[in-house]
Amino acid sequence: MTATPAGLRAEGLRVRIGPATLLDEVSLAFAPGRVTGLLGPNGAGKTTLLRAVAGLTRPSAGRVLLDGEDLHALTARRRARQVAFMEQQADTRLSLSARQVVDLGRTPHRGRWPVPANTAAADAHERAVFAGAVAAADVGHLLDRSWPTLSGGERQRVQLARALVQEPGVLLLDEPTNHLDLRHQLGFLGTVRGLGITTVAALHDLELAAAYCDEVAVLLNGRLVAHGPSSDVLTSPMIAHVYGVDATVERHPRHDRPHIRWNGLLRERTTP
Ligand SMILES: Nc1ncnc2c1ncn2[C@@H]1O[C@H](COP(=O)(O)OP(=O)(O)OP(=O)(O)O)[C@@H](O)[C@H]1O
Repeated sequence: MTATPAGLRAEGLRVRIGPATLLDEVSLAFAPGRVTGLLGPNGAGKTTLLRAVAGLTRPSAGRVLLDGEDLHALTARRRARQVAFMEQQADTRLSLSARQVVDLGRTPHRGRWPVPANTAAADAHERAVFAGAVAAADVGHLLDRSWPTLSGGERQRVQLARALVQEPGVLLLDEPTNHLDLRHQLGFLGTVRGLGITTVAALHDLELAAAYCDEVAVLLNGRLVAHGPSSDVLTSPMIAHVYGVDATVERHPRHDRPHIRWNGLLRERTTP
C-alpha cells in the first residue's frame, strides 16, 4: 500500500519568525522505516520542526534532505507524493464527505486534468490503496458521513486514511492521538508502526512514546537536547530536565520497554 520508506534528515535547521527563534541548530537523521517520537514541553518547537520537514515552513538556515535531495527545492507536487503531514488542527468547515476527504490524499498522484483511468491495473491499484488505507485507519463505517459532523477522534482517523492514500515515504503526525480513546490510541500507533514508513510523531504521552516509538527526539526551547533509542533517552533525569517532573522509569512488567510512573512536579527543571 505504501511507498518505500524515505530517508529524511534535518541539517542545522533554524526557523526564525520576526525576532523570535523557534528552532535553532537542529540536526538529526530520522530512522528510515521506523517511528520517531518528537517530544518536548509546550512551545518546545515540535510543530515548527514538523512544518519545516514537511516543506511548509522554509528554514532561515540549514536544510531538510529527502533521500539526499533538498526538500525545499522540490516541486510541491513531488513533495506531496513523498511526504504526508497530518496536522494538529483539522479544518472542520469543509462541506465534504469523509470519503471525499480521504480521496483528496490521492491528488498528488493524479494528472493535472481529470482523465479516465488509463488501465484496469491502474484502476485496481487506486481501489486497493483506498481500501487498504480505510481499513488501516478503521474508518469504513464513516465514509458517507459529512466531515463537519465527525467527532475529533473520528476526524483524526479519517485524516490518517487521507495521509495513507498518498502512499508516502514519510509520514508526519502532529499529536495524532490527542482526540482518540485509549483503544484507538493503541490501535492507531500500532497500525502506524506496522506500516514501515519513515514516521515522525509529535507526542505528549511518554508512555505511548515508550511503547510505539523506535527512537525519540527531544526538543527544549527550540533545540534538540536528546535523540536515540527510546529506552536510552526516556530516563528519569531527562524527564526532570525537560518537563520538570519527578518520574520513575522502570521496565514494563509485561513488555520489553520503559514504563514511566510520575511522582509529582519538581520545584524547577533540573540541569542535565
Ligand atoms: N508565528 C509565530 N510567531 C512567533 N512565535 C511563534 C509563531 N508560531 C509559533 N511560535 C512560538 O514558537 C514556539 C514553538 O511553537 P511550536 O508550535 O512549534 O511548539 P510545540 O512544541 O509544537 O508546542 P505544543 O506542544 O504546545 O503544541 C512557541 O513558543 C510558539 O509560541
